[in-house]
Amino acid sequence: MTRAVLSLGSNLGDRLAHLRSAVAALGDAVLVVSGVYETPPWGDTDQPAYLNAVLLAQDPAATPYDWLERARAAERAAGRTRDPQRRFGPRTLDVDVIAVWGDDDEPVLSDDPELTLPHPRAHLRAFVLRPWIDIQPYGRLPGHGWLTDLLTAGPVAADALELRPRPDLGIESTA
Ligand SMILES: Nc1ncnc2c1ncn2[C@@H]1O[C@H](COP(=O)(O)OP(=O)(O)OP(=O)(O)O)[C@@H](O)[C@H]1O
Ligand SMILES: Nc1nc2c(c(=O)[nH]1)N=C(CO)CN2
Repeated sequence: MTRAVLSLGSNLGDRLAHLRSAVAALGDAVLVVSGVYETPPWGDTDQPAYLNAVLLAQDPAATPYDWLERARAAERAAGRTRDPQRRFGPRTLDVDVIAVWGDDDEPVLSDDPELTLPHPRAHLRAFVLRPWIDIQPYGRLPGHGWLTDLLTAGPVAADALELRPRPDLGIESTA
């Protein structure tokens, strides 16, 4: 399996350092990283604002489960802390596998609870769609359509207005 879109989010501790550590942990597989956005908490609103970004990664040898394992390893490397009792609660680093494409460029579809593809809530999250559009303006979320259509429809469009680009926060560098 070759390409994956991963989302990064942090709202505890040094948020930018956590996003950077995820990019560093993914190493050479990373093709391009979006800008960083400051985003109001989604799903559980009683928590600090997040920094979010999205990246595109490629590795000819990686299976979909390898991407999940790399996402978890990146979370561990950032010393992931979270309250297991709070479903959408605060965390040092969350790395989600948003979508994966195979050698044939076809999207991988999965309803395994361990790895559901595409990510089952990606289409509802302006904090995923907006950074993703930065790096793939003509991108599509498999099963849902154009990113731009998803971002400009319904409640997601309202959320998108609340995102704040943070061009002052560069993520590519691990320095
Ligand atoms: N596409 C996916 N990306 C990441 N984890 C997934 C995916 N599909 C299923 N999972 C499973 O979801 C479980 C919970 O993941 P996690 O703790 O990141 O959820 P969450 O951050 O609370 O919620 P959300 O996934 O909505 O961001 C993980 O154990 C993982 O196996
Ligand atoms: N803005 C924003 N809100 C969230 C985020 C996130 O990354 N950004 N992640 C969550 C984890 O499920 C829950 N809520």
